[in-house]
Amino acid sequence: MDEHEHGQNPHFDLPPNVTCFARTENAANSKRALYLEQLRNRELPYQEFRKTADKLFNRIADDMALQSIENEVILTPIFRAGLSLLPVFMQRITNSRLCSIGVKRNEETAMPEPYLFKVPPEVGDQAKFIILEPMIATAGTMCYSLGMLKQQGYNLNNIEIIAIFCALEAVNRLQKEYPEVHIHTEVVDPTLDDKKFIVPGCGDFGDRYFGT
Ligand SMILES: O=P(O)(O)OC[C@H]1O[C@H](OP(=O)(O)OP(=O)(O)O)[C@H](O)[C@@H]1O
Ligand SMILES: O=c1cc[nH]c(=O)[nH]1
Repeated sequence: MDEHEHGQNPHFDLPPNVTCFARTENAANSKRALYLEQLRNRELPYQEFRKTADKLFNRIADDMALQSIENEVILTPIFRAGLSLLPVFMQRITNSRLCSIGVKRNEETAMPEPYLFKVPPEVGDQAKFIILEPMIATAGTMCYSLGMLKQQGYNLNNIEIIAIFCALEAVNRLQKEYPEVHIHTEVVDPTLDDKKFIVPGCGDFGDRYFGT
């Protein structure tokens, strides 16, 4: 049986700024790993995909020490797929505020095409940005987003990413270009296909979650 069916990774090394749940001891027989594997099933209808993704997000939030974050939190979903994670995290961090980043990946070239960037007013120096983005494939979208935050003068050390599926290529690129930024992901998959989709991945997360 393929290793991915158990939510495990092949044994490539990961950069130090990545925490990958599938590689932790807790992954064995965990609900998180089970939900992740269910999301890989392309036959799952969108209602089930959404339900399963929401259960996974709740488990992730349960396992993070969100209540103990002392800094102001700016939740930063990357539209559109990142919006799927927003309700769970907003419910848990009730005084968080929203930074909106809109980027559409060009379907032919896979290059990021930004259309929205809006930070709330008067963000303090110590504010923690939590970027919500289920899929990091080439990392083009993420590098654009981090570049915008850096350009606005925000401290990269105060930025964390919550992802679900990352490609190895993406985490290596992020380590090179933004080593200060920590990535929490459920899994790191080994490759991209010729359309720059994560393999094995789960297909188009946004389309599957929103039923489009
Ligand atoms: O790492 P990258 O190669 O940049 O790819 C990842 C991006 O692609 C997807 O978004 P997409 O633009 O397809 O839009 P969606 O969120 O509306 O589905 C995904 O949600 C990421 O934002
Ligand atoms: O595999 C991928 C790559 C980009 N966006 C997705 O939704 N899935």
